[in-house]
Amino acid sequence: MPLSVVRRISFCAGHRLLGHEGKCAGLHGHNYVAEIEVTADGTDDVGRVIDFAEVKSRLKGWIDEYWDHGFLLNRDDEAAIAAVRSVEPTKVFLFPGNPTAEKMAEYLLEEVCPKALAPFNVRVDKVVLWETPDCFAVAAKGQGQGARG
Ligand SMILES: Nc1nc2c(c(=O)[nH]1)N=C([C@H](O)[C@H](O)COP(=O)(O)OP(=O)(O)OP(=O)(O)O)CN2
Repeated sequence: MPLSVVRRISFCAGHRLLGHEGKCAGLHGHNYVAEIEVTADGTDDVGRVIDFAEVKSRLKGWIDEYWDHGFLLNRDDEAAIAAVRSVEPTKVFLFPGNPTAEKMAEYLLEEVCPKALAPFNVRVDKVVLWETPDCFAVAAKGQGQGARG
């Protein structure tokens, strides 16, 4: 039977949304929370899908290194990239598109989780990314593709 565990990872980062019609076109930041759902078709001898500490060290480790206290910027956003890089110390993560909650959740699901958890016999089918206490996005496998892909 499939069993899942969820690890919550908090971090803060700055960003802006290129082309946004309102205030999110300006540089600003959020206290994000990522919820990573890890699934396996059973447990190990100890009764775990995976140890919570492994999820923390591998995924919080990646987020701490690349996103936490950094700026997530659209790789086409030359002005913001130059502005942030003009201030030392600087930490910039270039994103393939706008760093919306949806795209950040998708990036964790598709790019980060499979590599970070590769040594374990588990899969990540769902990532929830909270941008504010009231707004979150969900990236999940096994659900129909929307018209915009
Ligand atoms: N579908 C999405 N919509 C928006 C995203 C996003 O990632 N996905 N992001 C933003 C901005 O980053 C913005 O900071 C959050 O928007 P907003 O809801 O306006 O923020 P608040 O709730 O803090 O606004 P208040 O006016 O202070 O209540 C925009 N949209």
